Amino acid sequence: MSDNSIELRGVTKRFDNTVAVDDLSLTVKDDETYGFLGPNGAGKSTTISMLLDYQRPTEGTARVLGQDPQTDGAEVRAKIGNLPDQYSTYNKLSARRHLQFVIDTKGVDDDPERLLERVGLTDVINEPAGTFSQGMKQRLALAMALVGEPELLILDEPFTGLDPHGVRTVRDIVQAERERDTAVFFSSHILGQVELVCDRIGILHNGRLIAEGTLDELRANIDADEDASIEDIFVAYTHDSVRATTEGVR
Ligand SMILES: Nc1ncnc2c1ncn2[C@@H]1O[C@H](COP(=O)(O)OP(=O)(O)OP(=O)(O)O)[C@@H](O)[C@H]1O
Repeated sequence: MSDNSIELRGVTKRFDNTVAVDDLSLTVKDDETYGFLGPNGAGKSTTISMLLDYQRPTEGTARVLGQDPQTDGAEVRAKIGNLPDQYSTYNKLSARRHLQFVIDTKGVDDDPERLLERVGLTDVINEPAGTFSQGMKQRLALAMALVGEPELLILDEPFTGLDPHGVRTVRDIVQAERERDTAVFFSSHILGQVELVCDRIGILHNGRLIAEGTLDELRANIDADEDASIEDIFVAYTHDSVRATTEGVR
């Protein structure tokens, strides 16, 4: 059994003339919370879609929970909780029915009410999702990701669209999952939250991993002040990726 939840080796993904992900190698340990950052268009969602075998690498290999998503995709996805970027709900179906669908698909016996309680949606358990606000849909999608006590949570922009209560709820859930030794891999532009929950951070820019480490390591690599914020660090790395790459700041 591998000690790593995610192992990417030399992964490249091309779309016609666009190199969305460029020779990406990255490891996430099985008890680690890893923040995957990068400017718009950096390649984060494309990377996540390859972990789930929704898209396939042009080159390189991915292993997730010790398995190859290309050959064992269904098995791998059954062990993962995934919050996709911009989840679309089925407008006529209730929150309960959404959860029951995932519970049945995964073949587990979780209680929908308990899951909705975790994301603060028990009051609307029988309401159709079409009546939900964007933030409520996001909470529902997160509850769906938690079905079956996944070994790995992959969250694409989990904080987006949430009010401060929702942001805190997501953060509490990430922390609770971490205490359960679940690996968490998430992308986010909400850097303050990343700083609060992540063990390590990777910064992707133009498809390349230009920096990786703890926040202190990222600060040290660019000789940033001790009190430099995560936003300062992110901007310093990504405003000029060529410099960061050639100076070997990883
Ligand atoms: N299906 C596709 N066909 C062509 N190009 C694509 C496709 N999917 C993504 N791309 C391109 O790949 C690059 C990476 O996109 P991706 O969505 O992975 O970035 P991202 O880091 O998730 O961005 P954001 O933070 O804006 O969500 C972009 O240049 C995008 O236009």
